[in-house]
Amino acid sequence: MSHPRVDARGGSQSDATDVSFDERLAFERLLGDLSALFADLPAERVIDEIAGALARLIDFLGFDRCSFGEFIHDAGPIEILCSVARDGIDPTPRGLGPPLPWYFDRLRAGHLVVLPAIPEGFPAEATAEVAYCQRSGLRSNLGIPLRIGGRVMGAIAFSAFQRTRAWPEDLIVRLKIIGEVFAQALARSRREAELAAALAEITRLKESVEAENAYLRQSGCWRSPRTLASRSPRFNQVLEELAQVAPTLATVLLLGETGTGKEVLADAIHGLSDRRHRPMIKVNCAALPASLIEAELFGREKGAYTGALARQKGRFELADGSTLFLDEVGELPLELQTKLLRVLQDGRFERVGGTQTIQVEVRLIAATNRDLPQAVRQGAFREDLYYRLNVFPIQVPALRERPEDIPLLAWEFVKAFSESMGKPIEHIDDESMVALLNDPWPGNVRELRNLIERAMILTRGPTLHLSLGRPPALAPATASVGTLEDHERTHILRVLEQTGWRIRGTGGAAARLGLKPTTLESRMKRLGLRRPGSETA
Ligand SMILES: Nc1ncnc2c1ncn2[C@@H]1O[C@H](COP(=O)(O)OP(=O)(O)OP(=O)(O)O)[C@@H](O)[C@H]1O
Repeated sequence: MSHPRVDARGGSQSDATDVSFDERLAFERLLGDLSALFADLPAERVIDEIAGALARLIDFLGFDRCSFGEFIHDAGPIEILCSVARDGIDPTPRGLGPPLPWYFDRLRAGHLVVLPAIPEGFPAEATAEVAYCQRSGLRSNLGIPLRIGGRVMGAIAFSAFQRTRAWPEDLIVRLKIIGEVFAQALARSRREAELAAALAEITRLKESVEAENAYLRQSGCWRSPRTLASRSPRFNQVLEELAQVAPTLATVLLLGETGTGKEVLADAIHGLSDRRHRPMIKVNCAALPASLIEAELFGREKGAYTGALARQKGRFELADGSTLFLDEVGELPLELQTKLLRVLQDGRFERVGGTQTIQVEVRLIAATNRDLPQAVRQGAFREDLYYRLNVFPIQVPALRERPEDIPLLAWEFVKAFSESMGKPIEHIDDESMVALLNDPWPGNVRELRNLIERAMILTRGPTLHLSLGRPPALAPATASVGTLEDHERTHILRVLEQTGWRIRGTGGAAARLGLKPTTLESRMKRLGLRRPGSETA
């Protein structure tokens, strides 16, 4: 081997080839040490250790500067990852390498660039390189391309400023080997970093799925959208509006009395949207005190308040890319209305006790039984938030405004409870059905469902007897009076139920109502009244 001799102080003595056996052995040992060091180096230490190794090499071999860089991509520039130099010489700055197109193109193409006595060896087009050497005083340089798996990933360069020097073949071979050891270590650290990033992403997804599952466990199981059937023209109009808005991302505001089925409709909207494969996240704004509802909606950082032992994602984060259902939005405290408004405007918020801004993309469905315009007038609800929510309002009718659906819903609940309780019911007695049709239902569908459940528990035989337990005429104070047509529909329906939907003949509905059967039929058609189970009136 014929590398330059190096004295104990690290100075280059000559380009001579008469190197002692001990020196050669010492160099081989240095290369062996470096190879061993890089064999299983933790990823985060690779660059620092390469810098340390370059310092040892320039000391040992008497160069003035040594730099290691990586091509950003196949055709891209080189990025200097580390560079060390003797005192008085500037290391090559980290970051993008100097603009030396001829030099770096040769390296990127996999060619060695051996320049023992600059400016000798530069072709005519290497003007930038010649100027660079004049400026910096570079006298001699060796550039070695470094390959990993056949691809040139970077280069290592050794430079001399104090004097020109030879680059013997066997020295180049050894420097190339050590350069490739560095390159391998770097590639491995990159793979480890990619793996760590992939693992972090898997952990993030896992946490998010776990949070979703925890939410679903806690909120009861995910209900698939039920088929909503109705005989009521009013409710069918609602279903039509719902089908129109569901596939859009528009905010929907469901308005209606308690128990009218707003949550059921929110489920249906989500179920008809492209987001149905993700769970719809729900929050009841009236269920928690203001201090907790903020953390529930927006999440909290660990230690945000006493008892916040761990970081927790809020419902907005859980609903990212899906739908959030804000039930009883009219009860949201004023201070949180401002924060909600900001999320609706630009999708941004901070967790409680946090400073990092979180960005989400959430489709919102809100519901309330409160008169929001009145709440705005009273200063209890922000006007700007009301307009943000009121993009697509749907007024859900009270049950007494859709009496045609009372038998339908009653039978739906009977069937469901029959199955779960194992009690087959074949009839609902006539009196009970009439009572159902006459009731004002202040608690709406929920009340009807509860009534049927109670009756099912008490009933023994195949016929269900219902007891409403309150005077049917006692309409709730808030109930709307209803139109003349509503009353006509309810009355005809009641008689039809009493006659088992028999229109003609003595004791038939037409006779009882004092109408001709054909008149009754056309009126039924106009009012959208059809016998349950038939498609025609
Ligand atoms: N179309 C329907 N079919 C079957 N069940 C229904 C229907 N509509 C409502 N329900 C039932 O009635 C009950 C009340 O419905 P829901 O919770 O959706 O009403 P809400 O308007 O959201 O009530 P609140 O304003 O009190 O939150 C629930 O048990 C629901 O399953």
